[in-house]
Amino acid sequence: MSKFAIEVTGLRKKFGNQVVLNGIDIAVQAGTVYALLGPNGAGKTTLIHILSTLETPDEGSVHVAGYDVIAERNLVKRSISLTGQFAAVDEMLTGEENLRMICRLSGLTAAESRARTDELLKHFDLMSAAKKRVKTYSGGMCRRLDLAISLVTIRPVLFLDEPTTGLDTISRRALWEIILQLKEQGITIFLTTQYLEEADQLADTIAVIADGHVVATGTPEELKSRVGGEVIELYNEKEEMIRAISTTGSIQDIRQTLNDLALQVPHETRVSIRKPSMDDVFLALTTKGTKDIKKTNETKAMASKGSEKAKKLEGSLL
Ligand SMILES: Nc1ncnc2c1ncn2[C@@H]1O[C@H](COP(=O)(O)OP(=O)(O)OP(=O)(O)O)[C@@H](O)[C@H]1O
Repeated sequence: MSKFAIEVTGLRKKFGNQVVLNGIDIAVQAGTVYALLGPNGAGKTTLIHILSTLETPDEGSVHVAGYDVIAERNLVKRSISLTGQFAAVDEMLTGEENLRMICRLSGLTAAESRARTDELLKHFDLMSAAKKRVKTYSGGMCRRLDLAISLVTIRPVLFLDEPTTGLDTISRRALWEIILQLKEQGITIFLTTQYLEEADQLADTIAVIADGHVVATGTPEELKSRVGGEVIELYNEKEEMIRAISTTGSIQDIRQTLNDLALQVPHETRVSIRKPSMDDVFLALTTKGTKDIKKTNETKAMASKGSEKAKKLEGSLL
């Protein structure tokens, strides 16, 4: 495989008259985790479906593991694993039976299937639930089994479409551990997520798509530094955040902002100053966010004049 496990140039896709992907360029280095972020309906699943040969592109060049997704579809299919948004498990079978079935369907002998099933059950912490029907599993167990199934045969590229949606924090973190272990084994992981912290924690590179285009690409740190500055957060007596205001980060700007706020908020209000988070990045880069950030700046300008309208606008940002 070349340096890039996934290479996409000029990808366009529309459904009827709706243009979903309008010239996407992506290059994913082999052995890294690449996270795709975007608002609902931005085309994340469509892109994963094209990369995994479930949909065909209208225009552009798409290579996965060095193979063309149209001309060399079967070679691509043999190079990838995919875990979709909905668990692809048979709920009436046990976890062990599900895994054995997929092992056999993948061409392993009965003995090899037993061994691989045991290995995966152990690795995904499902030994104690192995003989229970999947319909009794929790969401986290189901996701782990789903991931185990997609890893029956180790393939160089793994696609995960919202792997942790709906999981509680502990299950989510357990899955992050597994994903990082897979990366250590040299597998390239391409994932979509709605959780910005997930992208922040896992990804070597993040791409944000909006309106059919990649609007930003970079490491989590690069994207955060692009938003720049510092965010001032105000907390009330109950430790609830009541306002978040972006600043340039300069002493003058922070002092001016705090002076203005001191005139507006109760004296017991507490202040915290932090670096921008992935949430701030996401808001700044997507259409809705651009307006919000603009609103923040307008708000600050008005707030310095003590305007009532400014106070209302600031409130609406939370
Ligand atoms: N097979 C299809 N036929 C027609 N329209 C489709 C099809 N698949 C997706 N779409 C439309 O394409 C757009 C992008 O959908 P997609 O599922 O790729 O977005 P997404 O970014 O994954 O969204 P979400 O975050 O909500 O999962 C949506 O408007 C969707 O309705």
